[in-house]
Amino acid sequence: MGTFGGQFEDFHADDRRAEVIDWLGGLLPEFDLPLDSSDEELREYLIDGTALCYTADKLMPGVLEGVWGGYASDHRSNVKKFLSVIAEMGLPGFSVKDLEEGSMSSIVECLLALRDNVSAGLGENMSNYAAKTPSRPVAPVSTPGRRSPGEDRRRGLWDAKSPQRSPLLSGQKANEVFQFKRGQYTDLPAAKISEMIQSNSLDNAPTQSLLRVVNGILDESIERKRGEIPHRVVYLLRNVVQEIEHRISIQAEHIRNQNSIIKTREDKYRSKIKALETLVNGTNEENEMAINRLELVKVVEKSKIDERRKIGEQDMVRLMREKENAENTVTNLQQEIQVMSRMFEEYREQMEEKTSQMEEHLTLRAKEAEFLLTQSKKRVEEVETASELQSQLWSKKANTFRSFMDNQKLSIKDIRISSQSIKQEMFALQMKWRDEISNIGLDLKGLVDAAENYHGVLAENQKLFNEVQELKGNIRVYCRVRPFLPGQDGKSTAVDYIGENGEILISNPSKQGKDGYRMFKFNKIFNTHVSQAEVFSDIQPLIRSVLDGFNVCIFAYGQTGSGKTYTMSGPGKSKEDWGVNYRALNDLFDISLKRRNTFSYEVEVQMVEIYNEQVRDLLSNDIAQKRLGIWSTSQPNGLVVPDAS
Ligand SMILES: Nc1ncnc2c1ncn2[C@@H]1O[C@H](COP(=O)(O)OP(=O)(O)OP(=O)(O)O)[C@@H](O)[C@H]1O
Repeated sequence: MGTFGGQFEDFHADDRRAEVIDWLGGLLPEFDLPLDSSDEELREYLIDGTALCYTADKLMPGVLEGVWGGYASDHRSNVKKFLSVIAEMGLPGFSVKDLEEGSMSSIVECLLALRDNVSAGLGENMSNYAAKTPSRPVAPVSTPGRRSPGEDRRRGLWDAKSPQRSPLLSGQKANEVFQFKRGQYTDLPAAKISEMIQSNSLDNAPTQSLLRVVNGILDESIERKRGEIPHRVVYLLRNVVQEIEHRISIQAEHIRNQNSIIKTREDKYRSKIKALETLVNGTNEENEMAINRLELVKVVEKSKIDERRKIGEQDMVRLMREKENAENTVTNLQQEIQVMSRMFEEYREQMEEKTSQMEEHLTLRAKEAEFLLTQSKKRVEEVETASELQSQLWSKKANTFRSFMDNQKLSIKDIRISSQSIKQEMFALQMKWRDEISNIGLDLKGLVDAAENYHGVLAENQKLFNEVQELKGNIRVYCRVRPFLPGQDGKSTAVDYIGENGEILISNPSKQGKDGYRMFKFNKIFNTHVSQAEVFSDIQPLIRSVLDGFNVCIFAYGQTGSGKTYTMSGPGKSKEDWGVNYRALNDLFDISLKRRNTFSYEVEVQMVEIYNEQVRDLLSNDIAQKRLGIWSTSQPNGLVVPDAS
């Protein structure tokens, strides 16, 4: 399938060929090739060179004069003659070989260049060429007078065979006729003018020359002002003008023909362009699809190739590694083999050495064994002798043992009898123990009964205990005397005497006589040396009565620094320093722990301070605590601080 450019070139070549065929058809009567003839058909027509020579001769009569004495039978020499004319005109030629078997485009272009050259010059060049070559006698034609433009076209631009053209005035002479200077036309003799008119010099003259003639005659007539032009000059003028008109009409006809050809070609081109556009559109779509498919295939193939390449590379790397490993393994194995063989050699040598040593050793051992064998034989003999003696000894011993056994059997009999008596004794003991155990059971039962009555007894005890407390007094007042603090003068004590039954005599140095002493009586006086534990031991029974449902209140009273905090809380955290509060709680927890199988107690503690008639919660972390109130309840002795922690 050719390209668009190739197709266009083909169309162009066809058109150019058709142009040549059309032109030759108009120029040569025997040329009857159809316009759509092929290169080969045109080649066949032109190959003998005669058509080419006829064309040149028709366009430029006499141009082949001198070099062309008639159409040669040798086609190559005809073609060469034509080519020599073309070369002389300076037009592009062609090679004979091209005409014989090569491309026809150079021949077509040569002929079209000849046509264009001739049309542009309207015969000027041709006349020049014709003038350079001697005129050739031509055969007369049957049709005399002026030709019609159509006839001219069919017969060629210039009919060299016209009877009116004198061969005498052709060429150099005709040229001379149109080279007069100004003022010469009116003075031309009549004979000269008629010779000019009758000859073919008008036909052969270039159009420029003809126009110069007309202008010259008109200028001369204007210069003379009389307007009188000789009749013969007028005749010449009319002929010249006729010739010019004739040429113009030929040109017009030629242009019309060219136009119609161009229009036909244009239509043809348009249809061809449409066909090509359709073809191109179809091709474009197909091309697009094909390109897309190709791209897809390219991508897939590329990815496959990449994948295969990658796998190949990985295989290569793996194989290289395996190869390296294998080589390493082989090297290792070779080294191991070498080491092993070395070791084996050493081992073999050692073994050989050991074998020889062993052989020696075995020889020695064999000798020793032989020696020992003889020795042992001797020993066996000795042992046999000794064993005989031993067996005799054993038989003696066996007899002794038998007698011993008999004695033993007798003893066992005695033991059996004594064990019988022991058994009887054991039985009697068992009976005795059984009685005792049953007695213990009875005792235990009594104990269980006593335990069952324990709570009752306990309650009775408590009742009695509380009664004792009550007898001691529901309100008891103790006095504790604080020792002097470091730095205080111990001699200035006011305590004069402390009695056994709670009496204390206080002296007042500011008063004299009887008023200087005062006796106070308490339930008990604790002197300065009395410990915290001793103070608590007197309070403890009161606290325990709480567990039996009694309300107890213990408080310390005294002036500042007299030892209230010391007595109630204690000076430190050690157990000895504990005051009444700690000891009371500790005692309550101890008792509740001991009685946990019997009773369950709940202990709650509140700690408040009453200072300046304000109650403060000592267990609260809240600094800005609200004011606490002391409330009396309906319960006996009930005073509570409900908002305290
Ligand atoms: N029995 C005692 N033995 C030794 N030192 C004591 C004794 N009683 C009190 N003190 C000491 O006396 C000082 C005053 O005691 P404490 O602070 O208990 O007095 P207070 O009555 O609570 O005073 P306040 O009313 O100002 O709080 C403390 O240094 C304390 O250690």
